[in-house]
Parts: sequence; C-alpha cells; structure tokens
Amino acid sequence: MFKPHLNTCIPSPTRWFNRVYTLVYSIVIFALLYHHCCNLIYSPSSTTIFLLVADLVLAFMWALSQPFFLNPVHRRVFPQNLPQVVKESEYPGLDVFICTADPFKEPPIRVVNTVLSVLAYEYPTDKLSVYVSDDGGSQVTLFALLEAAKFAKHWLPYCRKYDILDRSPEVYFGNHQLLLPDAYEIKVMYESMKARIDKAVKKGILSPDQITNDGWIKILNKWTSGFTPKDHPAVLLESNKDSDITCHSLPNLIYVSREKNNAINHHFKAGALNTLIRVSAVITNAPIFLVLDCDMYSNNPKTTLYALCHFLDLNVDTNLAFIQFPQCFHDINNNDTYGAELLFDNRSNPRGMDGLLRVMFLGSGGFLKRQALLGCPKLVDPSVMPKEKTHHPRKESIVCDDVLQLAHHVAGSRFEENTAWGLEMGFRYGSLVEDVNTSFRLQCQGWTSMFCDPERASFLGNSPKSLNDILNQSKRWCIGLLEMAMSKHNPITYGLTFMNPLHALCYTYYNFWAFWAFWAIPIVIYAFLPQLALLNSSSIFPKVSNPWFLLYIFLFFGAYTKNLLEFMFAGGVFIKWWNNQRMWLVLGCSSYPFAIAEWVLKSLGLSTREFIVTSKVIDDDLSKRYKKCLFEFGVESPLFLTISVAAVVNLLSFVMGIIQVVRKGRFEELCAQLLIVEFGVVNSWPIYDAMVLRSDKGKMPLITTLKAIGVALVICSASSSVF
Ligand SMILES: O=c1ccn([C@@H]2O[C@H](COP(=O)(O)OP(=O)(O)O[C@H]3O[C@H](CO)[C@@H](O)[C@H](O)[C@H]3O)[C@@H](O)[C@H]2O)c(=O)[nH]1
Ligand SMILES: [Mn+2]
Repeated sequence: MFKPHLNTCIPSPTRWFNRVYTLVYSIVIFALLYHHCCNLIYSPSSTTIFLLVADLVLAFMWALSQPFFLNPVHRRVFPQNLPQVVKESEYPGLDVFICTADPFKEPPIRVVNTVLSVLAYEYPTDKLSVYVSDDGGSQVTLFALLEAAKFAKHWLPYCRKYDILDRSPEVYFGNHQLLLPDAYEIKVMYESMKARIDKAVKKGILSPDQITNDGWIKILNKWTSGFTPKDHPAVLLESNKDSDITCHSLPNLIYVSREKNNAINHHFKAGALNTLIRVSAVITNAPIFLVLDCDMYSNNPKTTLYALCHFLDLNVDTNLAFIQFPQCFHDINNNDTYGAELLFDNRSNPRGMDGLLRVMFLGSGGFLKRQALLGCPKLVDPSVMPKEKTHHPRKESIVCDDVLQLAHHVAGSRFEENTAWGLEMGFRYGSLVEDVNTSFRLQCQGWTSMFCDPERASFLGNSPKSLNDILNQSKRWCIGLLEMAMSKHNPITYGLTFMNPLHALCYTYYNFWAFWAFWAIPIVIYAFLPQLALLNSSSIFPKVSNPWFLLYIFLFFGAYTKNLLEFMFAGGVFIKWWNNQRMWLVLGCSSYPFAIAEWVLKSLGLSTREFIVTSKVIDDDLSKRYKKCLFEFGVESPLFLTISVAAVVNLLSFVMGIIQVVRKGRFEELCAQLLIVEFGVVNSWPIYDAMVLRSDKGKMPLITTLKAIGVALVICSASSSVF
C-alpha cells in the first residue's frame, strides 16, 4: 500500500561553497604557518612564539569546526500525512519530563505555564503524561502544580475549542485581546491562580487556608522541620484525576521530588532525569519521552506530531534515539546584546551534524526513545522491554498503592548505588553538560539522532539577562565540557574508536572549546600582545607593502565574513552577529580561563562541584536596561575584572598607536597592530561606557574600574622590560 512521505531531508545548497571555502582557506592557513616557521628560524623571539601558538590554536579550532559545514541539511515534516500512516489510537504514549530546581530562581508560575502549554498538546490525552521533577523540594511548586491541574480543566477545552496556538496562558493573554466569548472568564481565572501562587511564593510555605483538600495534608506532612532542598524524603503526588469541564479526560500530571541526602551525590539535572525515567517506567512507561527545562514552554501544539513524523517513519533507521528541536528564546532584546540566542550552537551546528547523521542533545526540547537510555541498540531486545502501560480515559488515579510504593522506592537516594545508572544507563554522570555527554555516549553505542527545525519555534525559553549570569552559565558549560574531555569517555580516544571520525571531530570541537580553554589562548594573546608591543613602539606584524600583510588581511576578513554569512543563513542579522562575535572575545577573556581555574581547584578537591541554576526571575529595572541593549554589570565580579583590564590596555595602546602614526608617520609598519587594537577598542565600547559614562545601576562598580586601571597600568609598565 502507498504510504505518503512523513518527512524529507534536503541538503543545503551552501555545502558546495563551504567545501571550496574550506579548501582555499586551509591552503592559506598552511602558508601562514610556513611564514611563522620562517620567522621562528630567522628571527626567534618570545613574540614570534606567542603568535605561532595563538595561530596554531586558531587553525586547529577552525579545522575542528569544518565538519559542521560540509553537509548541512534541512528537514521538513508532513504531519498532515500522519492519519494515512497510523491511527490516532495507535500513537505511542508520551511522557514529558520537566525539571525545576529552585522556586526563587525559577518562579513556579513559569513552571505552571510550561506545564499547561504541554498538557494542551494536540495529542490523545490518555497517552500523554507530564512529570515535573522538583529538585528544590518546594511545597510552593507542588501547590502551583495542583493549581495548574485545576486551571487545566478550563484551559485545555478552551484551547481545543478555539484552536489556540499560544498555549502558555501567560503568553496568550499577553499577546491577544479578549475577543473570544470565554476569554475574559478564563483570564480572570488565570489571574486569580497567578495571585494565589505568587502569594505562596512570597510566604515561602503554605498556610492552612491554602490547603483545601485532605489528601494534601497527608502530603504536606512530609515537610517536617528537618526538610531541606538538599536533604528530604521522596515526595510524589498525582494531581486529581477529574475530567475537564467538557468531560474529556485530562492528561496525567505527576509531581516528583526525589529523595535527597547530604551524604549522597545527586548528580544535578542528570540525576533528576534518571529518577523521572524510573518513576515514569513504573507508572506509564511510554516509549518516548520529551525533556524540557522548566522555562521552555511549548510554542506549537503540533510539535508532538512533528516528532512522530520521524519516529513512525518506517524508512528511518531503527537505531534512532532522539529528535532534537532547537532551543529558542522569547525574551532576547533586539540586538541580542549577549549573543544568548546561540544561533551557531542551536541551529547551524546541529544542521551540520544532522547531515553527518547525528546531532547533539541540547538538554531541552528533545524527544527521546526510552529504549535508548537503557542500553546499546543491539543489546536492547524489544520483546523483553516492559510494555507501555495502557490506560484508558478514567477518573480514578493511575497511581495505586503498590505503584506508589514502587515509585517511591525508585526515587530513593540510594537506589542507584551499585547499578549502571549514570554509567551505562540513563543520562550519564560526570559532566555538568549532561546533554552533550549523554548524546555522545549514546552515539558511541550506535544510536543516531535527528534535528527538526520547523518554521514556528517549537519551544521558547528564558535567556539570562545580566552579563554575570551569562558568564557564569558559560563557565559552567566550559567546566562540563572539560570534565568530559578529561574523562575516559572523551571524543578523541573514545570517540575516534567508536564513532565516525567527522562526528568525533564535532564533539572534539566542543570539548576543545573548553579543553584547556583553547579559545582563551589566542583570544588572550591577541587581546594583549599586539597592544603591549604597540605601547612599546614595537612592530610585530608585516608592513602594509609586504605580501604577507595581505595574507593576514585575507585570513581575518575571510573568517569573519564567512562567519557572518553562516550567521545570517541561520536566521540572524548583522547587529546580532556583531554582538555574538564580541561575546566570543569576552568569554575568551573571562569565563573560559576562570573555568580552567575552577576545574583545577575541583580536581584537587579544593572546591566542590556545583550546578548554579541560571536565574529566570526578571527584575523590572534590569529588564528595562536589557531592553535598551545595555550591558548589565552592576555587581562586583572577578569575571568583569579581566575583560576590563583588557579594555583599558587596548585603549591606552590605541592612543599610543595614533600618537606614533601622527608624530612619526609609522603607519605602514604599525597598520596591522592598529587594526587589531582598534577592533579591540570598538568591541570594548560597552565596557568604557559602563566605567565612565553611565550612572544607572548596571554601570561598572567603581571598585572594579579602579582595580582594572591599576592592573592595566602595572601590565603596561612591566611590558617595557619585554619589548
Ligand atoms: O540540580 C539541578 C540543577 C538544574 N536542574 C534543572 O536543569 C535545567 C537547566 O538549568 P539552567 O540553570 O536553566 O541551565 P542552562 O545553562 O540554562 O541550561 C542549559 O544547559 C544545561 C547543561 O548545562 C542543559 O541541561 C539545559 O537543557 C540547557 O538549557 C533547569 O530546568 C533546572 O531546573 C535540575 O533539575 N537540578
Ligand atoms: Mn536555562
């Protein structure tokens, strides 16, 4: 029988251009390295060695990044053809895992919106279950979810009746006028729920008047005086299983706060997800689950069907482990000041990896096959897999006493002791980037993955709003990648043995990104060396009339123009690209070197491993400044000191360079250095602005400015002994 297409995969037309570019650019890189070697032989100096090291690292990183561009692909899905392939009653069950960890950094009302947007998926409700993992062990989050379950009884029929696209109520009421007949009533309901939740958050605990149900009292008794987020028994609750107001059944909603014990490593998000895998196996055991961060609400109710277009396609590899959707953000300012959209990581690199048949899991927005987390494709025999628990529309609870007892057992803090969880099963431990690490390990076992990037974003989340938050987030990722690079299962020794080499290179690229903070080496060298040389009237690059000068110009503009084109091709605009490249420099001078230092301290046992959750709370004042595209300094942070020192050194050097050109006419020999310094100064503009011109709360703290000027002056005067 003819079965229509569920998806197609189209190679990007840019791949030919990319391949030619790679070839030409690599020849020019070799020429540059030859030039460096000659310099080293005929006029050796510490400057030549530093420049060689910087360019070697840049060339190496460039080479590692090339596999991303050799065969990018674009996939399309045809959910309209699904009914011809499979009946709705035969859809596989879907469990959704939502992680939250801190009610103060991740406001429960946001979690509620994410939960509601997912409960309202266009998917048979008896096949859909939502599990929320609360690592904060917060009564308030539990209360918020119970409120969400009540509101869902009205919200889900409303979305169905009017075919609403924005199924996060906060977004819906923010974007739409109340023109539909029931809209006003639903909005009032939503606002009063929000007020109740906000009141509970302010108090921190529930008061007796908020507890309206006997069942809750039993559960709330678990919060004894010794209960802390890091040490408490497991708490599990299924929300009340009534039908919605139109007598449709509701999807399951289950709250899980795993048992925690101070003496036991709980492995952060990876540990939370593994608990959910086990708890859900006991309750619903759907063959596919979707992982979401608590801020990543569903922006498209059909996303589940898009995922099915891949999973149910008989032509697709049976080793397919997961479908990844890009992480997109709803609150990024017009210029994307902090490059937080991560267009390369979230869109263009995955497309490139998809063309090589495997993409990375991005931590949120991925539909995974349960089977893939349980072992190798060859080892997992489908006939011995526990069957999906079928459950029909019903009013009674799916969690009977036996099941509940077992679920508590598997959510216990000692359950994983002496098991393969985190080692060979489930989300892998040992790295703070559990997403990269786990997908790497799965792909070494032979599992594959695909990238699905529909026109309307499937998920939208929060992006960090302050520079400190973004630098700390990058530092965490960098430490996680470093942990991966230094482990037995690293992409070089392990990856090259078990993976296609181009693939292993993609992972290696990400690992080297962090490995000894590779990017930091050339960035720091180029942020200081040409500048200090210029301050001391020393010329370190070829003169304008020298043909090697053209080579430098070609390499610089060639790399930047190609990067800009890639960025625009992924949907970006010039100003966002500019800020993106600036952030690359900022990270290279701050987060990356700090990550190395922290990793060394952790390896020596001098500091503890921590997953600092990124704050999703939006302060009004800060939000206004963010909308104006201002950098947010405000707090005192060592991460700001290094970039400020670099900015001051660049400015001093720029002034000195101009003086030399004007007074001594040394333009020809200093031109290359002046270009670099000028580039540094233009990029540092927000730092000068924050140090001198701004008076708002987000300006650079005076103490950081003074320290930066002091350190910069010391470096500049010490440099005279070198040049
Ligand atoms: O002990 C923990 C710590 C965090 N989380 C959850 O993990 C998610 C991600 O945390 P967040 O602070 O938002 O980190 P980000 O750096 O924004 O997250 C990115 O990077 C992570 C890997 O470092 C991925 O897991 C995420 O999916 C990806 O969005 C959130 O839902 C947290 O609630 C837990 O459940 N338990
Ligand atoms: Mn996040």
